[in-house]
Parts: sequence; structure tokens; C-alpha cells
Amino acid sequence: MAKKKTSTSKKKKTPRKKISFALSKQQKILLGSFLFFVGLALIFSFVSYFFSWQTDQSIVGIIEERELQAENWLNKFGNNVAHFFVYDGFGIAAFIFAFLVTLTGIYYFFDYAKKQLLRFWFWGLLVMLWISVFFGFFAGTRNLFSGVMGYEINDFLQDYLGLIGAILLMTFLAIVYLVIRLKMTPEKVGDAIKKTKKDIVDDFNTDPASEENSENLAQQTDYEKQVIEEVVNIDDTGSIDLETIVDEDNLEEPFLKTVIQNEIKDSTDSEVAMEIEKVAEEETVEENISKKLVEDFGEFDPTLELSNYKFPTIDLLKDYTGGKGITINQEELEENKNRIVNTLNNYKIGISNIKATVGPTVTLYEIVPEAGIRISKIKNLEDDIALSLSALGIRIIAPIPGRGTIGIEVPNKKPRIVSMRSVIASPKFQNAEMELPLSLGKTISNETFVVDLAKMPHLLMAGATGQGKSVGLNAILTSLLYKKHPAEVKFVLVDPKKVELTLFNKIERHYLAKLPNTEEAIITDTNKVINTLNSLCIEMDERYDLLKDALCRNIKEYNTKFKNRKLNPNDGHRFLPYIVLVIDEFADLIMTAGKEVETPIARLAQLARAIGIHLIIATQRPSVNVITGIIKANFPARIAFRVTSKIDSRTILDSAGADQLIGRGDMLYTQGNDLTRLQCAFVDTPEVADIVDYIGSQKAYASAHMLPEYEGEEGGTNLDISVDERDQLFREAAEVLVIAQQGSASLLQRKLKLGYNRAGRIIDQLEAAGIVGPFEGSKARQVLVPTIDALNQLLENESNNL
Ligand SMILES: Nc1ncnc2c1ncn2[C@@H]1O[C@H](COP(=O)(O)OP(=O)(O)OP(=O)(O)O)[C@@H](O)[C@H]1O
Repeated sequence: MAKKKTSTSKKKKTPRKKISFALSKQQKILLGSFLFFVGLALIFSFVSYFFSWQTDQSIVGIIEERELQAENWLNKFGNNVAHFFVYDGFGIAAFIFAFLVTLTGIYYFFDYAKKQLLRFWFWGLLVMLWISVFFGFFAGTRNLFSGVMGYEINDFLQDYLGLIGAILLMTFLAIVYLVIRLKMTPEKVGDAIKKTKKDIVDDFNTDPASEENSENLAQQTDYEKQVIEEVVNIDDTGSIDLETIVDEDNLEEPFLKTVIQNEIKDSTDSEVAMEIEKVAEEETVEENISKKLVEDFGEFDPTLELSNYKFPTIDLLKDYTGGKGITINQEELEENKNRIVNTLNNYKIGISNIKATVGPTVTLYEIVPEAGIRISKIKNLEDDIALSLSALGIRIIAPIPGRGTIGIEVPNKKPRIVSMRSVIASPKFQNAEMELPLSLGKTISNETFVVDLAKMPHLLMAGATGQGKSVGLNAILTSLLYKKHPAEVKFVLVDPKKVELTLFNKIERHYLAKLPNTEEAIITDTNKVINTLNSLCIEMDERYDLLKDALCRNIKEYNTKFKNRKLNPNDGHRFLPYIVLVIDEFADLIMTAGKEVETPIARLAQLARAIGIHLIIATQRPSVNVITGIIKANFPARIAFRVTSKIDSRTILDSAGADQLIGRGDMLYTQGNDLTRLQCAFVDTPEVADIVDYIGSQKAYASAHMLPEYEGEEGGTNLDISVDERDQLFREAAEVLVIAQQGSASLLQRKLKLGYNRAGRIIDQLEAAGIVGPFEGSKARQVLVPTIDALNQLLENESNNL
């Protein structure tokens, strides 16, 4: 329930609500055509109303009497509507309204910018009112030109302002319109008048010599005519050959002057009237196109395809505590306190203060030793204190970082299960503003512990068998299922044990990602793991290219940009879901495929954080050949369940402690320096089954999320030399090379006393079996199997697979 609440309150915050008014393209086309035809209907009714209004007047307002017919082209409907708008309304100006409706239809149909349309409406309605009042001014009575509105408004104006006042107001309004809407200025008016005048004059003076001139010419002497002809000899550019004029002494001065002046004036006149080509102003967009896209279509919603998807409800999870909180056993606390104090006193360590914090599985006793006591002394007494408390799993933290006290963690006699339900329902998880929130469990002070996988950015989990690793993985996956929509996260599940993660098959088309052309989304086969890892590397490279193209630094920025429609899907951009790769039993994989798995994993771990691919790797055997340096270096976040030795604990956590855990989900978490002791949330298989059933029964995508195709190289672990054809000394040879970690034929020759050819053949067979790497020129081949154990495992697997 709490989940639902937060999701609705979240929605309220997002601006998407506003967008629900935005119309889709189809809706706009439909609305556009509807308005267009309504507008046309109005125009037809109005036009015919002017012819038929007198005849039809008697049936205005009548709708139900079917035998009555109106003469209006749209019959009674047209008559009524036109009567309303024209007669009762705005008279002839009502046509403006009809045109506006039609225009609106066109605007919606072609999806033009609506700002312009708003302007049309605003000014259109004002002009309609003005025209209607204008006609009302001239009409003495109610009439068809002004409509009742125009007549009444005019009447009111005259009563209120008087005749002159009304005229002044109307003229002023007309000027306002001309100045604002048509951008008229006195100069423009002057120019326009001049131009019209000139056009009219030009129309009359079609001959270059004007009538006036020709009249004058008639009165002139032949000589003068000749001069004028010469003078008028204006070349194409309009310049006049003045020399001709100056040479003529006989010329009658005043006459010449006027002629020249006239001609010059004419020629300059023609320059003034030069037609200036209108430069088309480029249209500017007032709003960024992506903003318009967002306005029109709303933000891109990746969840749209499964918009009805319902997140699993909290009641699918069980409450193992029976609704009770932590019960404090006062006696037990007192007893433990006394024992601690006594043990320390035996070693002459005085305590000035002691404080207990009761957690679900352990209680932390915080001790402040008396001044002068060396911390290392207490640390060394760990085993003695454990002995005196007769309890397993005592961990001493000396000192507790940041507190200046010494902590002694003592397991409770009755550990309490932390149900997944309680952590999922906690406000800390529900309100977590994280990309990939994981609610791992509860801390020693009984607080829900939520971390962001996206920040980790990869997680390494280890623990001996039966200590809660599988439950831990399920808790992680469940957290994500409760928080992330199928569009936002995809899982790639690798499960060599073939049993732990099979349940998740049911949500294949919702949450899983797989290689194209594969049937099962959950990967159990080593070869497929290699292909999938390489495919993820391709996906990673593709994502980096997309991010580079979009100038984004990480997937979050990229997806935000994509949601705001700033990235064009036609350029290959797409919403990028997070990809979480989960590998159970990593040791198994490393044993069988070695470098072929390690290399892509290391690459992904090093680079994939920014582009949203996160790795969770779990292993039972945290030995150094499984968790190699390169893997460890790239997995700062680690979870350790109980392990069997201090060495294993060091391998995972770089410090002891995991060997002192009590099992059953008791774990240590580190994301760098501090170790946090947690009780892992418990989610049982039937609960997971219910959750995946709940999700699986809902509408899904057509298929699982497809990863890029990767063509695996032939060879490698593919057995192209059949096992039967192997040399008798194959196994021995393999052992020799694995022990020496050197893949050379000459070593085999020496150790097994073989000829060159036979050693070479065996090397080929070893390569085919994936034990040694390919030929590398003068260097010895790489040995891909790290230990004899691994070799045994590999050969055993091989014979099982046959
Ligand atoms: N968080 C937990 N709270 C309570 N009990 C737990 C918790 N985690 C595990 N257990 C108990 O421990 C048992 C073994 O856990 P789980 O199957 O997770 O071990 P595992 O480490 O995955 O073992 P393996 O590696 O053999 O698969 C569970 O059946 C359950 O009874």
C-alpha cells in the first residue's frame, strides 16, 4: 500500500500531469477536420440566411416539428444558428466568426503554431464587434447588418457618450487596429497614397511623352523639337547627354531649362519609384523545437508501452516476525555485560562505561575503557571473550570508526528474522531517490539499510555454502522489482547451478535481457556466458557512442535528455534501461572458462558504470584465483556472508571478520573503508515465486530485451578434437602445464619424454579443450586454467556434458 502512495505522490510532483491536455496527432487531425466543417456549415448557413431570413423567421427556435422546413441551405439548423449569430448577434460581421472557426480547423489539421491562431481570434473578434457596432451606427433600427448586438451596443454608446463621443471612440478604435495590427504609420500612409497616385498617373501616361508635353511640343518649332529629342535622349542608365545641349547656342534658355528639369525630375522620379524587392524575413521559432515536442506530445515516457503495469504489492511478502519488533531480553543483556566486564577485569582492563544496542541478530556492546588502556590489548582478547561468553560469532571492533569506543558484537540467543516485507515497506526504501535502490537488510541498530547499486557500481558477494547468498541475491532482485518499471531495468542472469534463478524465467518478457536467437534468457552454459559478456561489451561500446553523440556524461543525463525529446530516435537514440548482470557461482565460471570470462568482466567492471551496466557477482569460493586482483580492484562494494577462514574473509573484504559471522544472512557490507554488519533481509522462494507470478501474469513486451548479437569465435572451449581422439597422456600433460603455468611443447617433451610431434599434437588438443591459449609466436602459450582443482573440475564438467 505504501508503495502505491509514494508512486501517486511522485506523479503529482512531475510536470507530466499538465501534459494530459496535449493532443495526439490523430486527435488534432480529427479536431481540425471537425472545426473546419463546422466553420463551413456556419458560412453556408449565414450566406443563405441573408436570402431566406424573412421567410424562415416564423420558424426560428423550432426544432422538433419535423414537417416544417426552412429555406436555409442547412434547413432548421442553419436557420437557427444563423439567426443566433447574425440576427441576434453581430450581423454581417458574424461571418468573421465563421471564418475563424474554419481557420482554427485548418490550423489544427496541419498542426500549425497556435500562437498565430490566438492572435487571429483576438483581433477577429474585436473587428467583428467593431463592424457590428459600426453598422449599428448607421442603421436606425434593428437590422441584419449590425445584428442586435451591434445595434444595442451602439445605442448604449450614444446614450452614454453622445453622438460625437461615439464617433470619436469608434474612430480611435479603428486607428488602434490599424496601428497595432496593420502596423500603419503616417509615413506609410503617405507612401501608399503617393504610390497609388503614381500608379493612377502611370495608368494614364502609358506613352513616355506625356500628353502635356506633346501639347507643348505641338507649339514648338521644329528646331526645338529636335533639341528636345536630343535632350530626351537619355541613355539606359538614365544619364543625360548634356554636351548636346550646351553646344546649341540658339536654344531658348527658359524652355530648355524646363525641359531638362522635367526630364531630370522624371528620371529621378523613376528612381524613387524603384520597386524594392521584398526580403522575405526568415521565420523565427519562438520556442525551442524540443520544447514544442514536449508540449505537443509530452515528455517521452519509457513506461508507456506497459503503462498499465502494476508493481507487485507488499502483501505478496510474508512477515516472519509476526508483527513484533525486537524483543529485548534484559536477562541476556545483563548476563553478557557482566561476562564482558569480568573477562576484561581478569586481564586488568577497567571499563568506565558500557552501552548496548540490540540488533536483529547481534547486540553491540560499546565499551569505553578507562584511560590508559591500549586498544590492541582488547583486540587480542577476542578469543578469550568469546570463550567466556561461550558464543560463536563475536566480533570486536576496536575502535568503532568515528565514535572512539570499542565495540563487541555478541550474537543474540534468539536471532530475529528480518523479513523482506519490513524493509520493502520501510519509508527509507519507499522514499529512496536512487537509481537502483537495494534494500539489503537491517543494521545492528535496527535501521533499514538501503544502498544504490548505481553508485556501488558493482557488487561482489561471497559466502560459504548455506550462509544466505542465494537469499541475498533474491533480496537484491526483489528490491529492484519493487522499485523499477520493466522499461527501466533489465536483468541478465547467469546461473551455472541451473536452480537458483530459474524462477525468474517467468518475467523474461518483462525484465530479462538475452542474446538474439537464444531460447532461454537465464544463462546456464559457459559458452553462452562468454557470448553474453562479449555482447554486453558491445552494448557498452554502443552506449558510449550514444552518450558521446548526445554530449552526456552518464546514463542519467542521457535518459533525461531523451525524455525531454532533445535526442532524435532517428539518429539511433533510444531510452537506455539499466542492465544488471547477476552471476551466481562465479567460481564455476572462472574454473571452466578462465580468461575468456575474466577479460570481458574486467572490462565491463572498469567501464560500464557510466552507461548503466552493473555487475553483481556471487561466489562460494572466495579464493584468489577466482576473485583475482583485477576483479577485486573494480568491485569496491562487497558483501561477505560467513566464510570458513580468515584468508577467505581477507580475500573478499581485505580484512578479517567474515569468518566470525554467525550465518543465516548475517553479513558484512563494505563500499570502500567501513564495514557494516547487517542482517540480510529474508525472502523465501515461495515469496519470490508469488512476485514473479504477479508480474508474469501481466501484459509483457513481445520478447525479452535483446542484447547486441555476438558471434562467438570458434575453437576455444568448443571441442573440435573429440575427446576419444585425445592422446593417452592428455591429462598428465595438462597437469604438467597447469602446475608450471607455462604452455610450451618443449616442457612436455622434457617432462613426459615425448617426441616433438606428439607433444605438439597434445598441445593442440589442450588448446581445443580450453586449457591453453592459442599459439602466440615465439612466446609460450598462456595456460587458461589456474589450478589443478580447476583442471579437475573442467574435465569433470566436460565428461558430464558428453
Ligand atoms: N537472511 C536470512 N535470514 C534468515 N535465514 C536465512 C537468511 N538467509 C539464509 N537463511 C537460511 O539459510 C538457508 C541457506 O541460505 P541460502 O540458500 O541463501 O544459502 P547459500 O549461501 O545460497 O547456499 P548455497 O551457496 O549452497 O546455495 C536458507 O534456507 C535459510 O533457512
